[in-house]
Order: sequence, then C-alpha cells, then structure tokens
Amino acid sequence: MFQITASTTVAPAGVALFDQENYKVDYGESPTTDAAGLLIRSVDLHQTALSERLLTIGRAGVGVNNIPLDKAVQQGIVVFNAPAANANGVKELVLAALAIGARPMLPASDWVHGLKGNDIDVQVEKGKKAYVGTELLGKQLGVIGLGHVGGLVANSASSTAFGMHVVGYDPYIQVDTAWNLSHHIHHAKNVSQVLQDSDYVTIHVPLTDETAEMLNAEAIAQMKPGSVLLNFARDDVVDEAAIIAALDRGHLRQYITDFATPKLIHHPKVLCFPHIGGSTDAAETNSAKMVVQTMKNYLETGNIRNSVTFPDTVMDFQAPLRLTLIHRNVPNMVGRMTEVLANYDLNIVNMVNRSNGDYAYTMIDLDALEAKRLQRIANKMAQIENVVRVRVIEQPK
Ligand SMILES: NC(=O)C1=CN([C@@H]2O[C@H](COP(=O)(O)OP(=O)(O)OC[C@H]3O[C@@H](n4cnc5c(N)ncnc54)[C@H](O)[C@@H]3O)[C@@H](O)[C@H]2O)C=CC1
Ligand SMILES: O=C(O)C(=O)COP(=O)(O)O
Repeated sequence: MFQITASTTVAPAGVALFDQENYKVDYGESPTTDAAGLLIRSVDLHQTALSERLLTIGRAGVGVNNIPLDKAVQQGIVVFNAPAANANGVKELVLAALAIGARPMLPASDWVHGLKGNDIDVQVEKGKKAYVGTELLGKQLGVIGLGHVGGLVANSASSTAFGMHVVGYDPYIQVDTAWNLSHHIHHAKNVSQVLQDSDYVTIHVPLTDETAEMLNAEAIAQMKPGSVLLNFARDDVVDEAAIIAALDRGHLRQYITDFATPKLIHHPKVLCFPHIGGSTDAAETNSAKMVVQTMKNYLETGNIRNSVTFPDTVMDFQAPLRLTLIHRNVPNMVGRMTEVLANYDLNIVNMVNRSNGDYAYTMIDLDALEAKRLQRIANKMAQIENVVRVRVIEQPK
C-alpha cells in the first residue's frame, strides 16, 4: 500500500486513478512523513522538507520551477510532469490574448456596460470611434520557445485563420516538435531576429537559470517600437522593471501576461490574467491523468517515463523480483552492485542502466528469490558508496 499526498487543486479524475487496493490518498500541499508520492500543481516546494520515504513527486502540469529538482535527485526522488497535456489550453488563451492585443475589446466592453439610459444604441454608434483597433492579418509574430505550447501558437497564428507572419526561435527544439511545425514558420538563428521586426512577441520557455530574465532591458530595446509582449511562460523569464520602463516611455504598446504582480496589476498598459493558461477542464484532467499514470508505473514497476530528472528507463518485468537503484554516475557502480549479487550467488535475468548528468538509475531483474531475503541484500547495497536509494519491487500480478 502506497501513501499519496495530493493537492486539492489536482483534477479528481487523475487522483481517482490511484486505486484503493494499492493506494491511500490524503490531501495537502506538502508530503506527510509516510507519503511515497506527492501530487501537486504550482505549489512552491523549495522550502518544503522532503521526507526520506518520499519516492516520487508528480507535477500535474508542465513547469517544474516550483520543485527543487537537484535536492530531489540527491534524495533519490523521481520527479514527473505531464508534457503537452495542457498545451492546447495555453494556446487558446494566448490566441485570445493576441486578439485582445490587437483590439481594445476590454475597455470597449467596460465602456458599454457603464452606459445608462434608453438610447444605448445611439450612444454606442456615437462612441464606438474611440475603440478602433488593428488586425492581426499580415502582422509579424515572434515566438521564443517552439515546444508544445510555442509550436501550437506558432502553427495557429501562421494558419489562414490568423494569417500572421511567424518567426520562431528555439535552439534546443526536440525532433518530434520540429516535425509538427508548419513550413510557413521562419526559423530565427538568434533571439534578436525574433525581436527586431515583430509586432507581437510571445515567450514559451521553461524558467531555468538560462532563461531567467531572458527578456531584459537590452532585449526589450531590440523590440519594434509599438510592439506587444505576451508572457504566458513564467514571471521571471522577463525583467519586470525593464518592461515597465519600456511601457512608460512608449516603446512597448502593451504587456499581456498570465503572471500578476503588485506593480503590474495597476499599470494601464498591462493586462494580467491569474495564471489560468492551464486552467481548463480538459487541460487539468489530461495533466492529472498523465502524471498519475507515470507515478503509478514508477511506484509499481520502477519503470520511468516522462521524468524531468531521469531519462526514460523501461524494462519488461522478466522475473519475480526487481531491484532499482538511484546512484551517482561515477565509474564502476554497476560492477560494485553486481559484485554484491554475485556474492549471494544471485542470477541476473536482465538489467538496464541510464544516466542523466551526475546521477544514474539501474534496474536489475532477479530470478527465484524471496522478497524478504532480497530486501536484506538491498539494505547491503544501499551501503555502497554513492548509492542513494534502493528499492525491491515484486512483479505486479
Ligand atoms: N500559463 C500557464 O498556465 C502555463 C505555463 N506554462 C509554461 O510554459 C512553459 C513552456 O511549456 P511547454 O511548451 O509545454 O514546454 P516544452 O518543454 O514543450 O517547450 C519549451 C521549449 O522551450 C525551449 N527552450 C528552452 N530554452 C530556450 C531558450 N533559451 N531559448 C529558446 N527556447 C528555449 C525548449 O527547447 C522547448 O522546445 C512551461 O515550462 C511553463 O513554464 C506551461 C503550461 C501552462
Ligand atoms: O503547467 C504549467 O506549467 C502551468 O503553469 C500550469 O500551472 P497550474 O497547474 O495551473 O498551477
């Protein structure tokens, strides 16, 4: 029986996949001491103690900047997210934001709802000249980050429905994402090429040390005068002070973002949403279901898919018992593990080893042995220098 702590914000359809036969779910934002799994959305875990028993963290969503990934790896905790599961929801909001950036829909609506009297039609026809907008057709959109969200936004904007000229930049683009990009999208070689001539710029990168304040004063100065910046990625991928300065001097026309801050919400040229890019019923359900499936798979079989801390490591269960080890990626680890097994005269049926920078993951299937006895041997293996976590898993029935 695995204990799971789940955030109440995670879609119930996902949490329900933790079957009662094998899982006990309680609700909270930080793991109980007994929790083997923690299922969350955007809660910040950087100051949260991660208990020794915690085996996995599932992020029902994409961004993992709220999770201390290095600390998790060092403690042998495997972190999963839900790639692409909420991308369509974000795309639709970004497309709406583009339309809002082109036309003063919100002020126009505010104005009309404030009208009084019986001659609304007359007032409307007289006053509407104050709300003339622009069109997206033929304008240039710059997309920074052509992953799941950026790729969908770029394809939609360049389609005949929007008719925009789209320039994209992504130096680390994945092959499968690249295959899905429309051939109408022009590939920029650097960020400057995206910024210079674009009427609208939208950023869709993860928040990392490399992308923090990627759009700083220097980058914003390269943007076309009168352009609109959209940020549905993370607050810290832009330098807020530089954006406010650019809006104040009229260099940027508008900033539309999913990340509200005290300074932004009162600025007349800023439109903030309350981080609702992934808040659709489909996006929330897809994300929760996807990440719960991967957490279950890891807890029940040791197999890893869609982890942000380890490469995919999948092996068919070919024996009654499996050992899984998270260890530092240093020479001779596999040799030292197999030596212990050889000392107990144990036959390895199959094994796999994958590394990811400083850490690695090994799964070993073993023949004819009792789980209790293997647990004793596993305890010995846990004492090998540089081994972080050892688990014994019985073949699922
Ligand atoms: N507002 C919201 O509710 C949501 C926000 N997000 C945010 O959007 C981000 C992107 O989401 P996805 O597209 O699903 O992720 P993704 O992982 O599919 O795509 C991210 C892309 O950024 C690219 N990239 C990384 N560093 C870059 C750099 N320095 N310059 C240019 N490109 C770079 C990567 O190569 C990748 O193609 C997430 O990390 C998250 O922070 C995601 C979902 C919902
Ligand atoms: O998936 C993401 O990265 C998001 O930003 C969505 O966050 P949320 O799950 O709505 O807290």
